[in-house]
Amino acid sequence: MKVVTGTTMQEIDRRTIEEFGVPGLALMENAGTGCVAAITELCDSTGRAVVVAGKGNNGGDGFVVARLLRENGWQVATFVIARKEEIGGDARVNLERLGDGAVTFCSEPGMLGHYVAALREADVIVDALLGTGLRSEVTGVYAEAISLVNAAGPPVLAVDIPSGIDAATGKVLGTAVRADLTVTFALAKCGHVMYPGVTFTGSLKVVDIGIPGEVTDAAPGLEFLEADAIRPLLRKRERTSHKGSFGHCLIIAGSTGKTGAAAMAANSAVRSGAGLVTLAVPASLSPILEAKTTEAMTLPLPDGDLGYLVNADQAFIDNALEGKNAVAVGPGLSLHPETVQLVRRLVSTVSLPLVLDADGLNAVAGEPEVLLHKKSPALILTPHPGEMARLAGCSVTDVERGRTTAAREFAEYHGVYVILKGARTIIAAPDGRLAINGSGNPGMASGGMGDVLAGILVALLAQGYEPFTACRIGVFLHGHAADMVAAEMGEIGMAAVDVQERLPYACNQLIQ
Ligand SMILES: NC(=O)C1=CN([C@@H]2O[C@H](COP(=O)(O)OP(=O)(O)OC[C@H]3O[C@@H](n4cnc5c(N)ncnc54)[C@H](O)[C@@H]3O)[C@@H](O)[C@H]2O)[C@H](O)CC1
Ligand SMILES: [K+]
Repeated sequence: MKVVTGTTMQEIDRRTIEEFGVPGLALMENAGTGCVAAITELCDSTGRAVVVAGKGNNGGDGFVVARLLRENGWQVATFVIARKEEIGGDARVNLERLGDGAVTFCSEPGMLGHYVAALREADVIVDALLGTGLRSEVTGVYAEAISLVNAAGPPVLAVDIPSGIDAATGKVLGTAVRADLTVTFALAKCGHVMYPGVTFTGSLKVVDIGIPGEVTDAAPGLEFLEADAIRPLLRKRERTSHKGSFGHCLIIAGSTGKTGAAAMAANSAVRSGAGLVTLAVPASLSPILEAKTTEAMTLPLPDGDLGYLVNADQAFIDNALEGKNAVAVGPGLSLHPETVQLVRRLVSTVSLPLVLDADGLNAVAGEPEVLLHKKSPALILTPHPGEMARLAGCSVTDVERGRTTAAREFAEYHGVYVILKGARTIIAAPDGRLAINGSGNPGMASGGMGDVLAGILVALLAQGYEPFTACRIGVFLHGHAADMVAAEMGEIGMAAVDVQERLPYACNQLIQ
């Protein structure tokens, strides 16, 4: 599904009202109606509802909810965390429709605290404090209202988005409502599916409020990757297929002490459907890798018996690249200066789809402009936040503060694909396309998971998937396989090889 930022949603609103003549009041009425339908579903009979409203249109939605619930036989108490004169526009119209007597204004600190009993005795609390208009840290009476709502006990329905959650990033701005259910309008927001926002959202319901499809279709957004989004991307196999039909990928990896990374990348490529896999490793380590892999072929590269790749003659590289469809460079490579030089040379000479992972990324981080001279038509980088920070020359905090922006800006500037790993991995294409991955779990926080992903990606590229598709399938499949493992063994002690071995089952579950 497509997810959008709050700013984009407000532009959708504007276009709907100004270009398509749909009154804002109608949108607000439909928004409130959608919330009431969800409340009716949540609570099997009428009862007592408390609406806690802010001064903007999120509050306006809340007033519509209060009026409609009352018309449906509910006892409703509405508390407004603002002064009446602060409320205008469509929200004011609906405040008036509700009638003064039905509303208690609690604009000063401590005032809402006098009504804790009403909050505790409610059958449902409606959070209509802040929506996509949230602009800064929540403090003062709004923060007080949020903590009272969170402490009250009854189920909480958040209007549009839990108050305090940034619709663009999912970050908590100071404090946020923990909702059991969130009813949002027309399109889900990034903040609903990104951490920590997703844990505050509860279950999410997207309701139609009469915004024309051509407006939502035209709006810029990110693709949230779920099984239904990936299923149609996976190609079934022709009965007449043979191993040549599924490409031959080359993985350049490994150094003393890090032979496991090379093996997991190669074995994961096998498990992701590559026709042939060749693993190029430092010659002195080749016997080890011969033992750690079976289906993958190993190719010893000169290492002067050092246990890491040196800046080999181009002839060795050309020979390794011969007949291949895709290349991955990096798992366990090490950062010896000669290896770093080799990686940078590969970036500027390899004209095949190329995955740069782990030490391959760190080799480039010292000189990211080498990416501007890349030869590959499809260069995919797979940084975790620390590697992203080194590549972008900023701090991890900077990266994590705006993951989507960090990935998108780096991808567009350098003309590369960026897979920024983490809870809700971000995928950014050089042309601006963006995706957020919905699979995966904390069991993946262990060594080797990145090597598995690198093997998946290079195998998909070798099979001819276009790069953004390979990124989306690969990242989702990686997390989906890990979810299958977690379902069986839990999230503690899950090993990368467990995920590697579950890849075919995960793929099979999707392709049906
Ligand atoms: N098409 C739609 O999605 C529709 C959405 N609706 C609802 O409208 C809100 C957005 O309304 P808006 O007035 O722009 O802002 P909010 O109500 O979210 O915020 C109110 C107001 O609060 C101020 N504010 C901002 N940050 C803070 C803060 N940290 N602390 C205190 N106050 C803050 C700021 O002045 C805001 O204007 C959307 O979420 C939907 O619920 C329409 O009703 C129907 C169509
Ligand atoms: K809200």
